[in-house]
Amino acid sequence: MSIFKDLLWFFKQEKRSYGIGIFLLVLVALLELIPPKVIGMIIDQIAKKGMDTNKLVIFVGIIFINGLLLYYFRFKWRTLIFGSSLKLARQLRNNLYSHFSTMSPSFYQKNRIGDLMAHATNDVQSVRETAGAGILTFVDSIILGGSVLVMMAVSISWKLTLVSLIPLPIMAITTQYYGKLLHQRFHLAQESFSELNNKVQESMSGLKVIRSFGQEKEDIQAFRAQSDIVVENNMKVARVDALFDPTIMLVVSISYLIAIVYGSKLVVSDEISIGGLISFVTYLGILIWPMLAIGWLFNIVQRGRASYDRIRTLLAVEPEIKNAKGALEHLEMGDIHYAISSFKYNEESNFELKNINFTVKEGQTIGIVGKTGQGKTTILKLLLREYDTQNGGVTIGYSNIKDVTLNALRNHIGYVPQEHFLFSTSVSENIGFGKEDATSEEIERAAEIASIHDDILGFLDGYETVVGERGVSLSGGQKQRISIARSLLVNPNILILDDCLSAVDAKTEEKILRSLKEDRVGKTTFITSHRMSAVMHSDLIIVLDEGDIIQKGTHENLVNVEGWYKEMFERQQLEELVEQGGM
Ligand SMILES: Nc1ncnc2c1ncn2[C@@H]1O[C@H](COP(=O)(O)OP(=O)(O)OP(=O)(O)O)[C@@H](O)[C@H]1O
Repeated sequence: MSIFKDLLWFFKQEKRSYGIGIFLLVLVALLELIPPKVIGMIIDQIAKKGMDTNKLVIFVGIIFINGLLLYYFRFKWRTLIFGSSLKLARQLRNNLYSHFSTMSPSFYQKNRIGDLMAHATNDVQSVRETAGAGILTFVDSIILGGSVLVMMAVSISWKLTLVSLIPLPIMAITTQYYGKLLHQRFHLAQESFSELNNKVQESMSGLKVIRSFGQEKEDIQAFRAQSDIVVENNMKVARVDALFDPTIMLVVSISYLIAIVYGSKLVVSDEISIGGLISFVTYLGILIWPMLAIGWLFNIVQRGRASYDRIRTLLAVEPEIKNAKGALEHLEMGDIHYAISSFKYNEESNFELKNINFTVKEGQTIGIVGKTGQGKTTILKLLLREYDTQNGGVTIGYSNIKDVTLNALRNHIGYVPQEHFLFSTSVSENIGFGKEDATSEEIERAAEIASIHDDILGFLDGYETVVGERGVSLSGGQKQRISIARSLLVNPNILILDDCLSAVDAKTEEKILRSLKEDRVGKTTFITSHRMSAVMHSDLIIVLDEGDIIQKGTHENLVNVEGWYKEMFERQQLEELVEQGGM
């Protein structure tokens, strides 16, 4: 029951609804005690031949009014308690979502999206049930069950009550055992559901790859296998679930039997009246629900416990990158200075950046080149503070980037990643994403600089064309250019183009770079690329090899010395010539 203690913060927050709701639940429990008593009195009056019309009208009137009150109070507590539990679900979902959005990339390497979605749906649902049906079963099993027992013992016969309830401990022991079993099985069922979610998420996003490799059949089979595991695990839960009610009914039936046999003996020996025995048996009937409620309560609480623990564990994960204490809200732009003696993603990582020292003056363009996997993107991730450096750091103007808030830092940066992402909305909304009040002229201008304006005009609905799964399919190069336009629109002080021109042809690349140069006068730009043509006009070029800067300088410097840059530049020029010659 510790889950109720853990949810106390919520019950306090919703104290009015829960206070009135529980009060009404108690009232309902007490009102439910009246009809059996009245029925017993009617029977006794009939047995004594003392019943007349007046008395009958009064008895029936009491039962009728009681019924109406029960009707209204039951409706009211349901809306109050179940209604509040929906608010808990909303709050947990919102907390999870906000928390997920503050997490660093490493969190998403450890946790899969499907898993996280399962937490935000199934687990939240189980906790909601605890705050709704859990409270109902808790109050009903204690208040209704307790008051029926008191009524049976005090107003009819404590002897008959004690004897009839002999089978109760059997129920307590078995339901507790079932509860434990349920906890384990429920955990497994939730895990397999998470796996299924992961499978769906991965297959849907990798559908093109699956199709191109002709793996649809295998994928469907893998899905079915996982789906079978989910069913199997849920069947195991259902089997334990299904044991609760029959066990309770069996116990109650034995109680009935004892009550009738022993109760008849008490009637014969005149210790209780015949009306008393009938009231007693009716009370036993009412007792079925509180007993079922105890079973349910165990069940709901076990699920709620497991789910709430999982949600809490997730919420307790601290973002690896967060604002330092007293971090400044404002960052003054200036030169960007890298002074990193070493950086590793983690202890196990073989890759290491070493002695990364260079300065980009405000307004300059820097090109970072090198073979694949040499650390180009890593250098950019450190500027964005996706990861923090352990030895050395990056300063902008006079501030170390760790001394300002993440917001203050990232507000200066426009990042076009290698893996571009477009939302399933219109082209214009995709470009305008970072600037709420962007005018259509501004959007079009950004698109022109990114050399995508003409393509967009060729789409069926122009700038209103919906892209993504529900809309038009774009080429890799078009997506890249829309991503570039999105970043250009916010006119950031620092623009990062992370190998994002790889899917456009050399001519378009040249056009984009020329427009960029005009547009970004006085602003800093980072360009990483495999193509020397993308960086040759930069003010500074660095060449990376296995995390080390092996060459540094301008294009003119670098093409005049023997080295990787010169070799690659000449080779790529030759390739271009061959391509043009071949056309
Ligand atoms: N999150 C990460 N955790 C651990 N290692 C990583 C992580 N991201 C990248 N690496 C490793 O760091 C090295 C440098 O990667 P990085 O992406 O910086 O290279 P790159 O030069 O940008 O390559 P490419 O040109 O292919 O984009 C690679 O060996 C890569 O495997």
